[in-house]
Amino acid sequence: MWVEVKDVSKRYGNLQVLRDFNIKFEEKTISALLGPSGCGKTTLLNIISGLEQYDSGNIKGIENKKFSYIFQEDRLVPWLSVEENIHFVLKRLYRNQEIINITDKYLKIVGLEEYKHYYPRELSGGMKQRVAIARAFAYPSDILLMDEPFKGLDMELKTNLSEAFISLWKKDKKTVVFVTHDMNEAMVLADYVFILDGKPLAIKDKIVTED
Ligand SMILES: Nc1ncnc2c1ncn2[C@@H]1O[C@H](COP(=O)(O)OP(=O)(O)OP(=O)(O)O)[C@@H](O)[C@H]1O
Repeated sequence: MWVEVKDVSKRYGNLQVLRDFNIKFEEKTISALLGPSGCGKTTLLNIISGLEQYDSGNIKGIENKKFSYIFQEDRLVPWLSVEENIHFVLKRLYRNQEIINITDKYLKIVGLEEYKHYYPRELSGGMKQRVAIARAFAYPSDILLMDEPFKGLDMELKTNLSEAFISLWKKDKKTVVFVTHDMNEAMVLADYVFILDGKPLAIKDKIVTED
């Protein structure tokens, strides 16, 4: 199965961001999108997730699929603690004890079990991003979209988070599409790296990385 963007067009006023754009993502693989600022990467993720309407074309392979989306900023609920932020997305899916167990499991993997009673304002940027990653994996999604999830973090934290991400992904292989401006990060994390260009969005190159 593939997630397939087929002949999709999208314009904002006079700006044609996508024109008959095509891209395919293989199920249970990790794809990175790299390209200049403003070329349309976020627009593409928003269209795939259903957050943004498009003018024509279609998206295949997303019927009955559940999405997780990690945005550039963490989007935690400020008045909920770390664990409550994760409970929140699970509450309609599982029984109480299961929710607690799943939450604890994912917080442990990202190294935040001791912070589960903290509130987002009491966490650093990197810690908040780790909560967002734990929440995205705790939710039983098929497709995970991430928009520069490690942006603005120092090298050490980036490495730690990348490792946490890979260990989560190996346990639960979602179809992942993520945006980055960091070629090294793309090569380390992704199976496929798409080099994009804009006005309108186009694929310049597709790199298959080695494991
Ligand atoms: N809601 C909107 N209304 C009008 N124009 C928009 C809107 N959203 C995005 N755009 C324009 O569409 C183009 C693509 O934006 P997008 O955010 O998808 O780029 P990007 O590749 O993700 O950029 P960056 O790497 O800087 O995050 C930009 O020129 C932007 O100004």
